[in-house]
Amino acid sequence: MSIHIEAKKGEIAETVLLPGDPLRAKWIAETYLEDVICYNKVRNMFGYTGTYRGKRISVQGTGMGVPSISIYAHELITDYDVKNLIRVGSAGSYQKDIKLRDIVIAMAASSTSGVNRARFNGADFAPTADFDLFMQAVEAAKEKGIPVKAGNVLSSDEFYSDEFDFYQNWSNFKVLCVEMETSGLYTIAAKHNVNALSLLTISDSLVTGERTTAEERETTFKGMMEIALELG
Ligand SMILES: O=P(O)(O)O[C@H]1O[C@H](CO)[C@@H](O)[C@H]1O
Ligand SMILES: O=c1cc[nH]c(=O)[nH]1
Repeated sequence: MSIHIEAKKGEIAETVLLPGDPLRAKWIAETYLEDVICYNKVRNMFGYTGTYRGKRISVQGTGMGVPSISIYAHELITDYDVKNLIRVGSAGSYQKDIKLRDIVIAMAASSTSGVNRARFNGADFAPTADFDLFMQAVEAAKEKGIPVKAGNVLSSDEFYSDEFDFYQNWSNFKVLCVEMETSGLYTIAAKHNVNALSLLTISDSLVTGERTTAEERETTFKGMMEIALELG
């Protein structure tokens, strides 16, 4: 048992899917996993372990933002020996050719978070995806005929920005979309020498203003889940 996860040692698999939304974790477990146990209800941040096509896999909600995912990633790695951490998140598009429900694989994560500046005495650290998980995801997507895009994403500390066209500068530098956790996840995984990858489904567009509902974000991003379940 760790501070934020009440699982017993051995109850969490080596590979864990990480949605921000704990109800998306519940939906993934109920939809895809067999022989499921719920190992965590602390703070209602649900965690489950089951099997997918015979392979043992867990799914753990992380909450929103770099501090929250950093806590769960740290405890999963140091208290439960997790080796593969795969975020399955939603994101807002920064590019006109990245549409609602497109899937983006985060090769790297820029960030407005101050955490790494503090950690590296003002220098920039470049949080990057694990190469093997990245290649596995590309292969799995190809086999399933699911189109994916890949590139730099922004992990923002703000969901609601004060500036209307805040996204434009990131967009000009080929950042594909915005979410709130990947830079933290990639940094914590690197620190502990384990593997991390973020798969993101576009839930809204900063370019067109279109958006999906909360329920759609919870239960309909299936292509991303089907790729993620093959990894590790
Ligand atoms: O859908 P999740 O995984 O929570 O990800 C995105 O959605 C939340 C904001 O609505 C942030 O956590 C952001 O990163
Ligand atoms: O962090 C996020 C997630 C989805 N959409 C956004 O605009 N921001």
